[in-house]
Amino acid sequence: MHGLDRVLVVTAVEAERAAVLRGLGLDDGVESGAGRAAAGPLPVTVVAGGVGPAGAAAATARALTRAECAGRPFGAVLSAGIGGGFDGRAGVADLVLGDLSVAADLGAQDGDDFIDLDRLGFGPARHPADPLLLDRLRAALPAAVVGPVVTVSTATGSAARTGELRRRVPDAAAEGMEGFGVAAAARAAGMPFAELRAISNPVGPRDRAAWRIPQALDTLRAAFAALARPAGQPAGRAPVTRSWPASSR
Ligand SMILES: O=C(O)c1cccc(C(=O)CC[C@H]2O[C@@H](n3cnc4c(=O)[nH]cnc43)[C@H](O)[C@@H]2O)c1
Repeated sequence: MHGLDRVLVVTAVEAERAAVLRGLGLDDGVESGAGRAAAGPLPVTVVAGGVGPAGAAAATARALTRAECAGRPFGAVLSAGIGGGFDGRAGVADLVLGDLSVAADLGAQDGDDFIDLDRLGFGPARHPADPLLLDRLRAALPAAVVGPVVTVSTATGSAARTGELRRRVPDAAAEGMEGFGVAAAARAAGMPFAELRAISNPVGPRDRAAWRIPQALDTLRAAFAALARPAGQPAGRAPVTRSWPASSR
């Protein structure tokens, strides 16, 4: 069925990439030149493209183009990593499945008013997740919080900024720095896209001591383990080795 024969997963950093690979039960892979890529028994490639939307978009576009030139195009793209959670929507170690990836600080400031790409006429500022891909991810990850994920170039570190983002995207569940970039590259290539964020910290005043990166990485690992498991199979059994997400077949 459309989109899920070969999946490109784009993380920001190596620790996230390693967590995804652990979840999928894949061995570490080979140098790809655009971050490190892994291809194993599952039709999945995992690339660490760097922090921020520009690096993420560049790494995604490169991986998609290389695959297309090799005659093995991807069928779907996932942006995956740790992220901040908005109070009341997602807490530390929760998993957020983005139904919308929003460029929340890309635009123009006019006094107190933020004008996003859509209002400037340079849109889109929001990339919705592919509905079929989202359905499959929801089915495999029933505990995930589903909602918009905002992409920012500067991680939020104050109550005032948190309030601004809430006004821009009232139902935002999570904040990250790559999703919109990955989404833009996927959309340019006509690929189904979705975003997953494992929550490492609350969005709010900067409190580095409150970040729980190991827990978030374990949430990320568990999410990809669930995606690799056939529908109905409980955790703890051997991962499937033929298709991914397993629930799609
Ligand atoms: O503030 C620091 O000292 C600091 C140290 C290490 C890393 C950071 C980051 O901002 C990591 C950004 C990285 O992680 C994702 N992420 C995680 N939490 C958030 C967040 O609350 N807001 C935005 N991005 C977040 C992000 O996608 C990057 O890949 C800071």
